Amino acid sequence: MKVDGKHFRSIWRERDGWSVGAIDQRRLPHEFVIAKLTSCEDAAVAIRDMLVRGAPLIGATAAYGMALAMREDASDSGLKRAYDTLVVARPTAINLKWALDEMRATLAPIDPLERAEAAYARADEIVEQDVEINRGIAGNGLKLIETIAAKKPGETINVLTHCNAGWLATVDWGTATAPIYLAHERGLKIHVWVDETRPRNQGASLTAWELGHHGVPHTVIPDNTGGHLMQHGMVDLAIVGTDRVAANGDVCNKIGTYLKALAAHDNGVPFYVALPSPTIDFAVNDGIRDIPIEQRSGIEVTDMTGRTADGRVETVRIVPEGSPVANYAFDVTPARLVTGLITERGVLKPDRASLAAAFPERIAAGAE
Ligand SMILES: CSC[C@H]1O[C@H](OP(=O)(O)O)[C@H](O)[C@@H]1O
Repeated sequence: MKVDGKHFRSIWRERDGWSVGAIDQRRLPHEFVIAKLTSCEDAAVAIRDMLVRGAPLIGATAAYGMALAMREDASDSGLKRAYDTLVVARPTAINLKWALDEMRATLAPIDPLERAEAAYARADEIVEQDVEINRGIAGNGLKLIETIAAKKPGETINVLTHCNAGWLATVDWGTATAPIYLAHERGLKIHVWVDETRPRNQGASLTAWELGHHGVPHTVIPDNTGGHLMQHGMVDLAIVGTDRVAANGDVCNKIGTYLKALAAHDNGVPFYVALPSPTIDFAVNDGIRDIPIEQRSGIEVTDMTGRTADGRVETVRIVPEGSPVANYAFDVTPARLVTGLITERGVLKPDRASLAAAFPERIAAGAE
């Protein structure tokens, strides 16, 4: 989407035809820095250290990581080494394994001499597919926003979102933000309540940054505010992203999503989850029991980074030395709290039958 009027994607193949450019999301919102990935290891570290993050973007980065790997060593052992290096970079977003399985299915059967070119071609396809899918999510989500707008003509539609499921979490458009961007571009009066999303503050640092640069009205709120807003009729609907949807419709997303879903359910606020079909995992039948929840370094809880009054970017400690911390990066919202799943093929009920009917091809993948 736009950054100071110029269109950007979150990741791209550079003009040299082989290296990969990506926005270093660890530096936002204070610095706009472009990173250059030139090896499979660079791609793995970028995912692990969250230079890039967001389920679809993690998948796209892994796809280019495989292409970078094939430049280095296109042998069968090189292919296996690249897959094994990338697949463990982060455990929760299923898009990582989905992308790597897609790349391996393309590369394993062909001559190693052809693998590098084929890898870049398939990675480019995955990138373009993500953009097209998100455009589909935008259109299907827009219908929900328009339905609400028709009931309150002339008034602003207030959407709450958690973490960053914006264009920075994908290649472009985002998932949860895709309907928001489209509604804004169609002239609907829309405003976004942006959960700051502790501890990494993807909402405050990334969602607010991208909405602001695209001109979408928004307000950053502490994570604990959403329930109050919902109690007072200040939220028309919630739209969040997801890192993995189980076959039973359970939704894994950034920590804190479950609490927002509970507040929405208690106040009759529609709670939607936007996702591209690669995020569906038919191999998991019970999300709460079986989706692996990443635990990240406690430093993300004890320390905060920001800009000082004189413009320096500094990191400070906010937790007493010696106080233990826990940093669960995701939680799982049970399907019963989800109003609907906004996908590229329509808005679905959060259940196996609806997911299977819309995406039969994902069932086969889940059975592998
Ligand atoms: C469109 S997927 C976005 C999803 O990914 C985020 O996690 P992280 O920033 O740790 O990669 C968060 O769960 C978002 O909802």
